Amino acid sequence: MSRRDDRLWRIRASLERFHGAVAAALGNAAREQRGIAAERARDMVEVMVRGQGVDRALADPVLAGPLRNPLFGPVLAHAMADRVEAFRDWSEQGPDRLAEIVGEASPGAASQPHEAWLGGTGTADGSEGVPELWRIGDGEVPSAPEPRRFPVAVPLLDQAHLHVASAPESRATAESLVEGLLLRVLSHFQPGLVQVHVWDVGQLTGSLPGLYPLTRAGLLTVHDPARLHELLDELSDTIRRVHTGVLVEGHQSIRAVSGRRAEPWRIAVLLGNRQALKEEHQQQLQRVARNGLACGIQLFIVDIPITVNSPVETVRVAADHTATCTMTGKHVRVLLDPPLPRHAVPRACAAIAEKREERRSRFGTFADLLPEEPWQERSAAGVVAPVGFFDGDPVPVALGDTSPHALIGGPSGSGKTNLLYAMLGSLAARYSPDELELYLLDFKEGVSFAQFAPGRKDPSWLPHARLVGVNVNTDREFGVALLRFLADEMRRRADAAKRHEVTKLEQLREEDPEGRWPRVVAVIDEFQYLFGERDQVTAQATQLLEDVARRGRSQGIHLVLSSQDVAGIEGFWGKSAIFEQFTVRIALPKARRVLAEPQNDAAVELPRWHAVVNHESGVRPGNRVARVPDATKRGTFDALQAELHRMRPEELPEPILFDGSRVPVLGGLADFQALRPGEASPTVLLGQVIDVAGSAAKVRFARTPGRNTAVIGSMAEDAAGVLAGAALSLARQHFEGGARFTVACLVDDARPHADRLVKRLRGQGFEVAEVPLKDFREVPEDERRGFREVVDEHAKRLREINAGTFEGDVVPEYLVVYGVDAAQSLLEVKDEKTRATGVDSFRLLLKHGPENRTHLLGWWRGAQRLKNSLPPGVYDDIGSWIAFDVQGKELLSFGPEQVMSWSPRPRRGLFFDRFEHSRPQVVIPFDTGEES
Ligand SMILES: Nc1ncnc2c1ncn2[C@@H]1O[C@H](COP(=O)(O)OP(=O)(O)OP(=O)(O)O)[C@@H](O)[C@H]1O
Repeated sequence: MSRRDDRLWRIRASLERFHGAVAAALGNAAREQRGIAAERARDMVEVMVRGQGVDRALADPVLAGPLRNPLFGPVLAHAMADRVEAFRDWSEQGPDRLAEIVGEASPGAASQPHEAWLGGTGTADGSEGVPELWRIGDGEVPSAPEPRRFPVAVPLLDQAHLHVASAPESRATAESLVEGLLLRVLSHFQPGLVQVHVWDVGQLTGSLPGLYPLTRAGLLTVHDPARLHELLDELSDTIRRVHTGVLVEGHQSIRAVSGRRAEPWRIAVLLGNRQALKEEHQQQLQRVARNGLACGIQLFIVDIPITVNSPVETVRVAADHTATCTMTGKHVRVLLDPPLPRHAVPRACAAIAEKREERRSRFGTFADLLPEEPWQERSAAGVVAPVGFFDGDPVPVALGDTSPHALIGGPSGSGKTNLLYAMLGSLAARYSPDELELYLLDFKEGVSFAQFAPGRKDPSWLPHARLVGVNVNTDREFGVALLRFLADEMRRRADAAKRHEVTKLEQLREEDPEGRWPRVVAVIDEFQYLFGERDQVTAQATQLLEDVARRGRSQGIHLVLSSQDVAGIEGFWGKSAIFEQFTVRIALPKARRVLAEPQNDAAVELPRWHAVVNHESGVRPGNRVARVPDATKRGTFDALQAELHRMRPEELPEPILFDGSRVPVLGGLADFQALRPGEASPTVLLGQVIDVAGSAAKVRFARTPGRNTAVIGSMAEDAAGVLAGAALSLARQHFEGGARFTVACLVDDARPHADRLVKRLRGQGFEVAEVPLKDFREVPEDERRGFREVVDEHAKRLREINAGTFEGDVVPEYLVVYGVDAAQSLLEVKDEKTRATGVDSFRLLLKHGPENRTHLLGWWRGAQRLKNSLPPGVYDDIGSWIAFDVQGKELLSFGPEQVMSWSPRPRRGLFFDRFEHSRPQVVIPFDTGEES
């Protein structure tokens, strides 16, 4: 071979080797690439299979071919094994667990098949809870290896609104869903506890036709398509009313109020056409949605695009009639329950309506106002109690921080007293005496509040009553005394709150759990008397009323004022600071001005024994009409009181009773009973002042000038009551024989009184000198001992004491003189020897007596006559006085300017002690005759 050939061969060979190597390399590369491609394909299939879920992937036409390829067999097998593993827990327990949960959360009609309940009427009243979930169908997880069904239920009432979105093909299914849920709810609760409103943008009638029989019982209202705003207004009004009238005990929602549901649920079904509502409606709907759940307002919104920031359960019904809902998420397909049988729905609604009517016509009695168990409620944030019924549903009255005070009006005979009994009974049965105290004042003549205090026939009393005032009509001061007491209590509470660094009673109760801080409700019936005159009493009453009305709310002090004609009460309407606080208005038939007239004339049309209860200062949307049960006939309030009286804590004292027609008995008075012998400066009791404690009018007989007492007036009886009360109270403060009494009866009218007093004092072991005006006995002139002589003797003794020449003990001496003025001419006569008059002696006795323990208790039959006994213009020696039938202006010389406004009235005196008082007080003289 030539070298050339050889080289060629080598080149070829080498090329071949190269080609071989290249081919080998290329072959390797291709194999490698095929391998990688297959792996990549497997990965991609796995991603797709796992991404879509095994069953979707198997059904996917794109994947059908590849998945038949044996290459991907292991991928599918692996994914299926993993799926089974992943679902194991769910497959084994999930559906059963869900069924169990739904079963528990959805008792009765809330989840059972319609055969079990449709056509019957519910008995649940909310007191034993409300189903948490309401069934809509069955769910399945299509991607689960072995799809098992489980019940699907949605949260409703008080928890979430319902939003249903359908496709045009499935709208009927959506409506069936709504109808089914409505019937579950309607059939679960007592008829009346669920009310339905329907608004359909497209039609006036025709939506949810099966429900129409509910209309006649007022349980279904179909709203005009053009008037959505009216429905929304109505719902907003309800929300407001519930806030002011029901949610007063600090409850956040009606559901939190224990016992029977206080307000029905109102379900508003809004059927739309997938177009947005007008902006203003949208906004109003959002507000209703936001605040409605707490107030029992439930929205079912169908095919209306809406965003609401409150809990909403959304159910989407697809064109194939299956659904998804937010409760179960997108992976669960919901097979909605089939529609209820078409004819059964109206029949069921008719049965509900009928039962409702029956309930409505059954009249709510006083017993129906009462809770099953007394004294279970707490009053920390307020008190609330039904006073009547509307359509068989209780209508509550609430007093709390937001509705502090109530005004009740209605002409005579319209049932105010009865309403007060219903209210007080309802409250007293719910709150224990530690939670609620009552102060009850009745200005009416008659004894309508006497029932609350122990009486002769019925010794029971209302344990909550701390004060009962009856027949107060002339003693308007007692109304002022009550208001002053409340104002003081308010201040005491405010001080305690301040110490605990809080502002309200509710917080104070939290900070001071051991303290006793009941709510105080003060009722004043016929309160117009309080403002009856243009005088000092009205001025004080107005000022105190304003104080309590404005600041009572946060200290738990509530006023309930009632009157037959509130319209003309200037003291009430004259100050906005007063009447604006009376947000609770209760109008009986034909009441004037209680409600915000003329817009709100609901009281005009009101039937007998009904009332409009309004917690919004009487504006129309706040009206709730209530039929008030008879609470005064036998077996109603009296029976309740007897029961509560038996339950009362043993240590609870009886209420204080103030009876304007009763004469206070000296011996029965706590202030009298508290007197003990041995006092250096004895206290004289002159009568009973008109105050809440029933205390006595007192004067201290200290050894200081001026400590004499005058009674001014023409009536012996009034004067005798005062003088005897004074003398007997003094006697009680001395040991037997430790004081000397001189009783001078100078006018015949007073004789029996004076005799009785003398007997009484002697009976207690005291030395009593009886002195006539003149001594007519057949005795020598210089031994005669009439009033003049006694006065001269006392004057002489006092002169000697002052001169230091008196020998003997200075024993307390009390001169009780009936009709001092009758002795005036006798006293004016000059002594033939000394040229001194008895008047001088008398004035000396007044002037120097008290410091030497000699005090005068004298009755003068007129103010001028008293002046005649005293040095001209100098009246200081009469330090205290009590005047009866004397006009105020005549008393001006003896007391402050306020005496001017005094107009005398029977059996009442005006009392002033210049050492103790800045203003005079009205006093009721004692009955001392009953004393033993
Ligand atoms: N809801 C009622 N059901 C039955 N009877 C009632 C009802 N309310 C009041 N009555 C009766 O009507 C009468 C008058 O009622 P009540 O005394 O409550 O009226 P009032 O407005 O307080 O009248 P007055 O101011 O004249 O006392 C009473 O005999 C009472 O028993």
